[in-house]
Amino acid sequence: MCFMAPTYQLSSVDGPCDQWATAVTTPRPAGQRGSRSGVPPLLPGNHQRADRQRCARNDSDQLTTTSSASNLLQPATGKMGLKTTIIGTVLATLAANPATAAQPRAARPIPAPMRDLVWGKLNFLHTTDTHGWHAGHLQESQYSADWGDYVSFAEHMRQKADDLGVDLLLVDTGDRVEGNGLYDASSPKGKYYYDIYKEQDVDVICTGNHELYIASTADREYERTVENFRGRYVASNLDYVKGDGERVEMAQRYRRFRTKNQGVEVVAMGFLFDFGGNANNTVVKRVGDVVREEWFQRLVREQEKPDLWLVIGHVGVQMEEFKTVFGEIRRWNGDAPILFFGGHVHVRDATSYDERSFAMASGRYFETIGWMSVDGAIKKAEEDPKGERGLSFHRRYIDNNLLGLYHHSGLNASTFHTEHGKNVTSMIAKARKELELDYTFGCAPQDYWMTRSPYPGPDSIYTLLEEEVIPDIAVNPKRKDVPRLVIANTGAIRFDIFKGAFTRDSTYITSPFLSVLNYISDVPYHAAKKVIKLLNNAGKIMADAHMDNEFMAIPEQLSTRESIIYDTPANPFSEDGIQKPMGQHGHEEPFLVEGYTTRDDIGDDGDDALHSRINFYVVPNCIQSELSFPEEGEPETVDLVFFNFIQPWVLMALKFSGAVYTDKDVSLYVEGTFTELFAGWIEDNWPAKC
Ligand SMILES: O=c1ccn([C@@H]2O[C@H](COP(=O)(O)O)[C@@H](O)[C@H]2O)c(=O)[nH]1
Repeated sequence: MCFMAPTYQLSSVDGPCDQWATAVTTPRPAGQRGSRSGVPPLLPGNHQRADRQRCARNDSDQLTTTSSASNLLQPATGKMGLKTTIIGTVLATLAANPATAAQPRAARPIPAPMRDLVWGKLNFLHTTDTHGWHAGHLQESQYSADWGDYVSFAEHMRQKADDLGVDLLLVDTGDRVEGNGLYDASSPKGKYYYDIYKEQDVDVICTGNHELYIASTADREYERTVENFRGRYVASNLDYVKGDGERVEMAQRYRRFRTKNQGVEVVAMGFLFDFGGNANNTVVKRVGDVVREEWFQRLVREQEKPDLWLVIGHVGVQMEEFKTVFGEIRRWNGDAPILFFGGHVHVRDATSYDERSFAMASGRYFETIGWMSVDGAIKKAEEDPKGERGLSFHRRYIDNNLLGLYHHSGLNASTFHTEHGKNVTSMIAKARKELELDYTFGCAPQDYWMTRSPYPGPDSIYTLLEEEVIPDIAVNPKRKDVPRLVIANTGAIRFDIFKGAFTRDSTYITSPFLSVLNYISDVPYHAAKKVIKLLNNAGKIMADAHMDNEFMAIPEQLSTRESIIYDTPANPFSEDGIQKPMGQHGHEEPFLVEGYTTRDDIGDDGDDALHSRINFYVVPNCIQSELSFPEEGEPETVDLVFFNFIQPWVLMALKFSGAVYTDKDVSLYVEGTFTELFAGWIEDNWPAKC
C-alpha cells in the first residue's frame, strides 16, 4: 500500500466553532427590516457576520494535521506514468501552510483517504450544474474550493498533460446560473458571474435549462457566455430568437478540432434534454428530431471520420436523449470512441452504452469536478500494444476542495495557486463583498435537510415550510380567514439549511427562483382536496396528459427514486477487513467527513475521497398546508394557493378532479417572491444571534 499512517488532531470537526466565530453587529438602518407580510432587504444593506457552527476558519489554527504521509504531497518532480492503473489510497493532508486561496470565510478542508486519478491519452475535467456556486461551499469543508482554485488546478493539469505528451480538455454541461447569491443577488442577475466564469479556459461548453427559464437570462447567455466562448460553445438542438424576431442558432451545432498534443480529431456536439419550460426567446428542438436533421445525418455519415466523438449535454447519462444520439452516431461510425458528458440530474453517475463508449455526469453545485480518461487505440486505425483496437476508460469524482486539488496536482499550498487563479479568487471575494452575501437575516436553530432526514419530521426542511413558514407567509390580508390549501413543489427548495447564520447568500441557495404564490378563489373543496394526491401519486395519469410530475420534485429524484437508508451511516473503514488502509493496527481510524459514496454502473470506486455515508429519503413532489380551516367539518370551498411554477400541473389536476379552470382564473395571492417572503420570515422568527 502506498500510504503511511498519519496522526492527526481534528479539533475543528466536532466542536462548535461559535467559540471562534466573530460576531460583528452593525445596526440596520430603519426601513431595512423585513416583516412577515412585507418584503425584506434582499439587496445589500448593513450586515451582521457570524460563522456557522462546525465550520473551520482559514485564519484559525483549529485543525492541525501532522502526517508521516506528508512526503506524498511534495510538489511533483517526476512525470506521471501513463499506464498507472493502481488506485493508490493515500491521505491528502494539509501542507505546512494553511490554505492560501479559496474564499476567506470558506471552511478549511479536512484530510481524507484518497483515490488517485488515472491518466490516459485523452483526459477531461468536467463541471456541470454549478448553479452559481463559483465561490465554492463556504460552509462545507469538502467542497470549499472556488472557481479561482479550479483555474489554478486546470493550469497545472494542462501543464502535466503537456509534459506527458497527452491531452487535457475541459468541458461544462450547463446550468451555470440560478442557485447562489453570487449569481442571483445582483441586479441584473449575473452582474459579476459572467466575468468570473469566463476566466476558466473551457474547451467545449453547452446550455442547461436554467439558462433558458427567463428570457433575460437567455439573452445574457447568448450575449455574454456564447460570445466569451465563441468557437467552443456548441448548441446542437437550441435556437435563439433575437430582439427583432430573427431566429438563429444559439451557437454552432458542432465543433470539429484537433487536440493540442496528439492531434486527435474530435467532433463535439452539445445537447439539451427535451425541455419545454424555456422562455419564448429560445427554441429547444427535440433530440429525436435533431438526429434526423440534414446537418446531423451529413456529419455522422461523412466519409472523413473523426477519431473520436465527444457529446456533451445537459442530459442525464441514463436519459433517452443521450441514448438516441449514441445510437445514431454508432450506426455510421463502427468502432469510433464516443464519449458523453452529462448533467441535469445533479448526481455523480457513469455508464457505458457499449464497449467503445463511456458516459459520466459530475454532480451539482460545484461540489464535484469530474475526471475522465481514455487510453488505448483512440485514433483511426491505431492499435493497442496487443495489436487490437482496445480502449480503456476511467472516471473519478473529485471533491472540490483544496486538499484534493493539491493532491491530484502533486502540489501544495505554497506551489499550487497561480497568479491567474488568485486573481479569480479575488474577483469572487470582491463580488461577494459588494453583494453583501454574508449579511445575516437570522440564525437557524438547527440543521434542516431536504433528503437527509425523513419527511415529515422535525429535521425536514419541508416540514418546516409546511408547518411554520407557509402558514405565516401565505396570508392575503383580504382573504386571511378564507380556508385555503397552499401547495409548494419540493423542487422549489434547492439546498439544506445549516444551523447558524442564515445569510443573504443562504436565501438564494435555499430558494433562487422568482416563484410567487398564485391562487384560484373559491374552489369546491371536494375537487381542491384531490389536487395534492394527483400531483404526488398519479404520475401515470398526469404523464398521459403530457404533464410529467417528476419535474416538480428535486432533480436528484430523477435518478434516485427509492430512499437509501443505511443501518448506521457508516465509516467504511470500520466496516470490513479489506478497507482498512489506515489501520496498520494500533493506529487511529481516520475521521471521515460525510459525503458522496457513489455507486454507478462502473462500480463503487468513483469518488476520489472516502466519506462516511449519508441517508437519502425520497420526498413527495409537493407538500401542502391546510390553513384557516373550520374547527369541525369540511369547508364548501377553499382558496387554492400554489407556487406559480406548478400552475400547469395544478390546472390539469383540477381538471381531473372535475373542476375546470384556466390561467385566466389565477391571480397573485401575496406580494413578493417566495425567496423574499422566506427571508422575511427568518428575520422575524430566527433572531440573528449567532
Ligand atoms: O422556477 C422554477 C424552476 C425550477 N424549479 C425546480 O427545479 C427543477 C429543475 O432543476 P434543474 O437544476 O434544472 O435540474 C424543476 O424540475 C423544478 O423542480 C422550480 O421549482 N421553480
